[in-house]
Amino acid sequence: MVEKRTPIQVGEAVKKVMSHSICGKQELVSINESYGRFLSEDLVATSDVPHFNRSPYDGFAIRSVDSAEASLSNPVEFEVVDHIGAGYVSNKEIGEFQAVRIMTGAQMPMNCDAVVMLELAKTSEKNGQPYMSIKRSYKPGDNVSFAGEDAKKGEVLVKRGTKINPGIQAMLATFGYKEVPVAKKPIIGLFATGTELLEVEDELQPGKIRNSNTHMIIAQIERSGAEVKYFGKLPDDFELCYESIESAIEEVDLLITTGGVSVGDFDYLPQIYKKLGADVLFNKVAMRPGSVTTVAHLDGKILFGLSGNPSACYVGFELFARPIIRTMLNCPKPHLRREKAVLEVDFPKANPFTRFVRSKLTITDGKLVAAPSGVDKSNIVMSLAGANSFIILPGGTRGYEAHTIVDVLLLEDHEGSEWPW
Ligand SMILES: Nc1nc2c(c(=O)[nH]1)N[C@H]1C(S)=C(S)[C@@H](COP(=O)(O)OP(=O)(O)OC[C@H]3O[C@@H](n4cnc5c(N)ncnc54)[C@H](O)[C@@H]3O)O[C@H]1N2
Ligand code: MOO
Ligand SMILES: [Mg+2]
Repeated sequence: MVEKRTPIQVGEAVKKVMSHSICGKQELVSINESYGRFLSEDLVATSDVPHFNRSPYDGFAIRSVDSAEASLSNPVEFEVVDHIGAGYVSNKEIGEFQAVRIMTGAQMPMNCDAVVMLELAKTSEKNGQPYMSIKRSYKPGDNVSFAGEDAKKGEVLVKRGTKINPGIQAMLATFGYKEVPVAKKPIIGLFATGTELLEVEDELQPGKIRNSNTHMIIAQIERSGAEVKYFGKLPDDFELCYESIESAIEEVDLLITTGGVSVGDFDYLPQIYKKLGADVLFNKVAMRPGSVTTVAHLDGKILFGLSGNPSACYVGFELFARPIIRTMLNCPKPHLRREKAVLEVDFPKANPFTRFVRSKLTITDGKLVAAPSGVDKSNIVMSLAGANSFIILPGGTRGYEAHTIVDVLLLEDHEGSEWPW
């Protein structure tokens, strides 16, 4: 008699997995390698930015008080006593009706508190000495970029757990982080099981298929921020699978297998978990695809038995493995981001279980609109290519009509959700 499995709700399954979430480690990496990594500490301003008052224009630095009487009918003339570009500091003491020719980014000379743009000054020369005149007055601070206007020393600018983007790279450089504290990438072990599997380069043979799950999951692991340790594919052979899995667990933080988790005669994962003495958290989830997703816990490590069916495998990874990985990367919102969208087309299929429809989400007239990205069956590969989201269709219905407001989970987003269920 085939074992009868009791399905649990998706949210409950995710909660069970998350209750075993593992604490991540951190490391220092060179700023040149930090793009796309996750900060393991808050990013704090180590100085004011800029740390000196500077000119935001090419022009003349003046004492604004000297410009008080300047007008169209009464130009005021300044003697230009110094000339500096960015990176230079004038050590001249600027007196009444004196100015410094200054370029964008250069430190404001002592006593000067305003900058006249080059275009608004009329230059001249008397006996080899440069002069300039202006026809309007300036207030203290006009055209000055003040110390600390960009950031104040001690300010928390970016929170721990944020993915480093190009702007954060600029900040890190600004504050002198040659080495950046980031979360260590968890090592995710991966096996693909199935006697039917061929390598990518193999010719097709009767009854055999190319192993697509491995390459899909490797990309999903990388998208989640972790590192993959791929152990290869295994035929459906109990002893070989058991030994390979048992020894691989030692080398990784989490272990993913694809295939062999259902009730088939050659689906050995359930027996392998038993022999390993792993605590099976669940082996049936009230969802489609991925109902057979099985997750077990063994000595502080989590074993993800993802379905062999490609779409089920894909969904299982995103719902159950990704949040653990993001937690190890310190993300405060480790789950897929959930939003509301308009269902673009009818979805007539009845839903006994909650369905995660691989979908294409677009912004149309300022609204999120979602449509299936292809055929909605768990053995389908092609619908995955265009998927940037899952439409969540709760179970127990006869289908959904176009224009219904539905929940969607975003696959390419960096924000995430604290808890979307
Ligand atoms: N009697 C029952 N049969 C099945 C049930 C059930 O409840 N009762 N569940 C079905 C569901 S739902 C799914 S999903 C699949 C899950 O099967 P497994 O996870 O055990 O996976 P396999 O049997 O190994 O393979 C399923 C399918 O996927 C193909 N596959 C496997 N690995 C790969 C790979 N790396 N790349 C591409 N495709 C792969 C494999 O050839 C099979 O076609 O079970 C149903 N059956
Ligand atoms: O696990 Mo199966 O994908 O529910 O179709
Ligand atoms: Mg099977």
